[in-house]
Formats: sequence, C-alpha cells, structure tokens
Amino acid sequence: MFRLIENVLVPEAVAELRQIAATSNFVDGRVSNPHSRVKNNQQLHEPQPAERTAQIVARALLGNREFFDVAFPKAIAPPLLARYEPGMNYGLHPDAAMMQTPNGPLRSDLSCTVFLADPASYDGGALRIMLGSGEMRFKGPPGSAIVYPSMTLHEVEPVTRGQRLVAITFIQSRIADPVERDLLYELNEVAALEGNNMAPENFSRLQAVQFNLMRRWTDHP
Ligand SMILES: O=C(O)CCC(=O)C(=O)O
Ligand SMILES: [Fe+2]
Repeated sequence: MFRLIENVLVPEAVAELRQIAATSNFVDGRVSNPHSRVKNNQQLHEPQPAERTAQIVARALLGNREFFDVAFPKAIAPPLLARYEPGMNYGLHPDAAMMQTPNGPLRSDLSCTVFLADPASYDGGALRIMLGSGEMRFKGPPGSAIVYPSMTLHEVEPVTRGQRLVAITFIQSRIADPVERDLLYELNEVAALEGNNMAPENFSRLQAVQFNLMRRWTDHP
C-alpha cells in the first residue's frame, strides 16, 4: 500500500522543524549506514534537536487517524531529519529488515517520508519507488507523509536546485504480511463507510469478521 497522507504536520510543526534544520549541524548520512555505497545525503545528528524532531513527528504520525488505519503501527523508529542539497541523492536500495532503536529492535515493515520543503523550492529529489518494471514518484506538499512498504526498492532522485528537507522513519506494523494488512485496511474502511447502512445484525457479523481477522493476523506480544 502506498499512501500519501496530507496535513500530518500542522504548519507550526513544519516551521519548527525547518527552524531546527536551519540552526543545527548535519553530518554525512552514512553515519547510520556506514557501508552504503548509494547514500549521499545529510542527517541531523545533534542529540537535543534530534530528540525534539523525533517527538514532533512521531506524535503527529501516531495521532493521525489515516496513518493509524493504514499502518497498524506497533512501534516506530525515532524520526530523523534528512537533507539533500544540489548533487545529493540516495540511490536505489531496500530498507533494512531490522533496526536498533532506543526502545529495542524494530522490524521495518513500512517506511515513511514526511515532506518539509515546498516542492516549488527545489528541483529533482522525488522519492521514486519501483513496482516491477513500473514506478511511482512522490514529491509531497509540506506536512504530508508518504507511507510505503519497506521491502520495495526505492531511491531519492538527485536534487538539482534548492534543498530537499524531509523527516524519515520506519514502522513495525502489528500485521507483518503486506497483503493481510492491505486486506484488513480495505475491509475496515468499507465497514466504516457503509456499516451504518447495513441491518444491525449483518453489521455485527461483519464486525466479527473484522475482529477475528485482526486476532488471526496481528503479531502476538
Ligand atoms: O529521503 C527519503 O525520502 C527517503 C530516504 C530513504 O530511503 C532512507 O532513508 O532509507
Ligand atoms: Fe530507504
């Protein structure tokens, strides 16, 4: 499932994150992937602003209804700021399956980019996600988030003008299997949209299917 969710961050949060980026030190993005031969960007790497960034973005994502419905989040890696200046890119790669976080290991099921720069302020820098021989390209408005499966090959195209500023994070879902996750999302959506139009006894049967699939498919603690 690929979903662009608008207005995850309110404009004040976007402004605060831009301010953090403008006043903090960034380092080579390979600090978190030392062996990568395709990563060519910068990451915020100062404890206090990084902690504030993670708090703002994680809280906004976990408080967003659409994100919650799509991702079934169980754990989220601390979101961090990444920056791409002209000439920078992040070549085609998959995201690692397991990541260390301050709260323990996390299996990355979904990856997420929160856009912070105005798309008109930079050229290039689209997030390009491969789908077999096809592709999807995303360059969202400030405050929007693209959520996509971590198993995809994806890249950030070279920035040729301006600056691409994003927050990135990785999510462990309660439903590991992407097909099951998408099926349950669809079922829940249809039930939410049409449930009140159904006879109550039929709606109860539909709810039993929703809840019992959730029982079967979610990770057990
Ligand atoms: O900058 C982005 O939008 C995504 C970066 C990325 O793919 C990653 O950090 O793994
Ligand atoms: Fe990635």
